[in-house]
Amino acid sequence: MDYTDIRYEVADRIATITIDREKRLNAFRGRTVEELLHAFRAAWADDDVGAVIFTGAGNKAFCVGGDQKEFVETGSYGLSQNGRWEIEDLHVAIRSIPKPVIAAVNGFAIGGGNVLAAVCDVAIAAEHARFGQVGPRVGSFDAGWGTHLTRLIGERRAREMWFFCRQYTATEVERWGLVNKVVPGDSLMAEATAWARETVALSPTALKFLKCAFNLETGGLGAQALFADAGLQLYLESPECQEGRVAFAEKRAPDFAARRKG
Ligand SMILES: CC(C)(COP(=O)(O)OP(=O)(O)OC[C@H]1O[C@@H](n2cnc3c(N)ncnc32)[C@H](O)[C@@H]1OP(=O)(O)O)[C@@H](O)C(=O)NCCC(=O)NCCSC(=O)CCC(=O)c1ccccc1C(=O)O
Repeated sequence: MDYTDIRYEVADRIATITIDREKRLNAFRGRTVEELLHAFRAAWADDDVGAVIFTGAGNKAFCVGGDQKEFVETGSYGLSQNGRWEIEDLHVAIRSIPKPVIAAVNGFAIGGGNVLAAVCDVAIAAEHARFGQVGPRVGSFDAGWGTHLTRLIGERRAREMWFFCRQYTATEVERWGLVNKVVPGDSLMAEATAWARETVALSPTALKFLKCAFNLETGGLGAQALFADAGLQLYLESPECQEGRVAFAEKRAPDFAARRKG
């Protein structure tokens, strides 16, 4: 897929996904969401990628949510090539990719942009970043992953964010637990890269199972299926599993006797 709205780069086992719509403060439209989904899936499929940094172009905004101008001009956020508006699929993909996703919040994280940062595994913010929900002011709401804020910052603050549509500084939301660390803007990407380097040196299978396990609480049967699949992939590589397949091909009864343990 040719990307027009995002950039996708891989270096040193780290994929960096950048929303590249600086003139609209990295607001997303249908095409942006489709490309982001494609890029996260590419990072998922690439065994050489151990972590993802998610950021926005320029130094003013991470992402300010849905492209309101596109909506006013065309009556929708603009459909993707496949005809679907896939923002929920994108949230699920960021949650599900079995590798740490680090949000590098380089400015405004507003509306759907705040939600995108919130669904990442960890978030590092530039000192000048600003956070907030604006849906009830501009005619939108995310009653899905938008309410995940409750788990990160508690119910009082999550409701405050949604019900009052204020903006909050990076330092404030760091205190609340919405971001892990605040750094000067000019060292944001260096800091995010250092975090990514640290995690790509760790056991990928341990990280995969941990992310799957964290997701069990929030992801329902879909998360359980991913957890089960991670286990299945290990089982598929085991001599026990191979005995089942080989026995089938050789038209004999499988002999699991040597594998009985635990
Ligand atoms: C972020 C601001 C507070 C920044 O203010 P300021 O520094 O003064 O800059 P501006 O001059 O306002 O902006 C510069 C430039 O960018 C354009 N722009 C800003 N925001 C957007 C936007 N969202 N879409 C399109 N363009 C934008 C702005 O017009 C300027 O352009 P010029 O050509 O220079 O005039 C401030 O910009 C601000 O408040 N922005 C609006 C934020 C907003 O309303 N975001 C949308 C929230 S709703 C949302 O995100 C939908 C989520 C969603 O889609 C969804 C999610 C989950 C389930 C379902 C859905 C769903 O289907 O809706």
